[in-house]
Amino acid sequence: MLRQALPQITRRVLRQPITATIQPYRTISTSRYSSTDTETISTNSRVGKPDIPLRAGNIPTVTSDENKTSIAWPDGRATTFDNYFLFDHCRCSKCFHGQTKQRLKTLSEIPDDIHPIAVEVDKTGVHLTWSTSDAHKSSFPLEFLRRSAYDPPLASYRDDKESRILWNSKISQSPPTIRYDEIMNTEKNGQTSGRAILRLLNRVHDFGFCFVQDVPATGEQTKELIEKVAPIRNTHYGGFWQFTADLSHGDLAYSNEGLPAHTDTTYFSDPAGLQIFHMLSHPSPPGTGGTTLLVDGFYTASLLSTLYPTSYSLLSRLIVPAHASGTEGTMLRPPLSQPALRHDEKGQLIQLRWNNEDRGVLGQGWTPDEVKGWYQAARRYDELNRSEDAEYWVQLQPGTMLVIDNWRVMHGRSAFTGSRTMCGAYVGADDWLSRRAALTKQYEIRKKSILDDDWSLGW
Ligand SMILES: C[N+](C)(C)CCCC[C@H](N)C(=O)O
Ligand SMILES: O=C(O)CCC(=O)C(=O)O
Repeated sequence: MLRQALPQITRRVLRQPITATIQPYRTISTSRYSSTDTETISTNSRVGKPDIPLRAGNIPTVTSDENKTSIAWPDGRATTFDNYFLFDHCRCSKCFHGQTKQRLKTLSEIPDDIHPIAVEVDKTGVHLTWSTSDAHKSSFPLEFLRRSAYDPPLASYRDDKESRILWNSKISQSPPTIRYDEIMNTEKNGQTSGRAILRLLNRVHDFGFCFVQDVPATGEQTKELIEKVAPIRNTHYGGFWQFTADLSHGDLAYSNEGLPAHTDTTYFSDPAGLQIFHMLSHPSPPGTGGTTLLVDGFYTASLLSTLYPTSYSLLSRLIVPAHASGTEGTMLRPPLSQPALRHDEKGQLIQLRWNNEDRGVLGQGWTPDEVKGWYQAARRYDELNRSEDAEYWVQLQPGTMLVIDNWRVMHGRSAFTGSRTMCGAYVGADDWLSRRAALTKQYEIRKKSILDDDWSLGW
């Protein structure tokens, strides 16, 4: 579960590295934001009282009228569902395709005055007989009703996807790593080791990055490895790419300039989920530099929300245009710009979009105070990201592939000289998260969802 263990910040003025007392590998909530917050950001505030798991014998009391169905839970709380909602979520074979997991019933097939004519409750759930001509029957597991409650929401079930391990520069002591042969070894049935791929993806989820060691330093075998993990996403850079300082693309990555900590493809409506790098060569000497930088953007965001909640709020609210315009024939601009810090419906930080080089023209629709406030907020966040506490510098070598959650962890590099060739690929966020969820289900390595198959879908 999530623990409130934010670092004791010993200095408010961030002139010196933050002597955060945070230890790496602490599971800490990512900061929370709700659009009503103007001054302070509640971190870790949970909805309602801590959840009290249903004891087997505890059966709620259920009553219905022509509009709604109310549930009085044994722990004293009451929730209400619109009858239309319940009928719409029926999972019987007439309403829901057992194999495709898709809804069969259309909205027009739900009578406006739908309501239960009979209600039964037992430990398997709530069973309703509806006012339809065929006396349609629906059954809802009690867990589903607790988890989907919205009037009011009950303390929500935080599945393991909410827990991340925030880290600072001390991660260098033992960074998350997995070996190439673990992934490439086939299981008894000749299948690629799904368990090892799940271990890799769980580490990427938990830490925001993971190294894969002993990868043959060829583009071909790197591509083969990536494709075993998840499908490669094609972009204007191609699918699997190799790059060097030849400005073959109109982007600084194709130069020998240093690049500050950033996330990639902020100019896409859907930024790449994984950024995967593998250095193929950089003879040094004579080459110099080209060291890789990693910063946990969720760690520094949690510091920002603690030190400067107003700044956190501004970076969470004000949209920032981004673009890629340096290559002939490419004029990428997302039709809907987004804030730097984006949150899910639970107010959990879910996506960081941070790229100073690709940032467009700010301020459209902002007030003068918001322009000033955003720059103050951005400079504060930038200072946290550049702190000795946050920066993890690592010299990549041929043979070590780096998988980064591009929605969370920023990467960068120091300027370099000499001939340096990197290869890698992007993977879509939905694609790697789907792969991880499907492997989790297949191997149930992590806590199984609290609901069985038909009810744990589409949240
Ligand atoms: C990774 N590869 C070299 C192919 C492309 C790099 C793109 C860099 C771009 N400024 C961005 O942030 O998206
Ligand atoms: O060359 C590197 O090490 C990183 C380049 C980079 O930041 C990028 O491709 O986005």
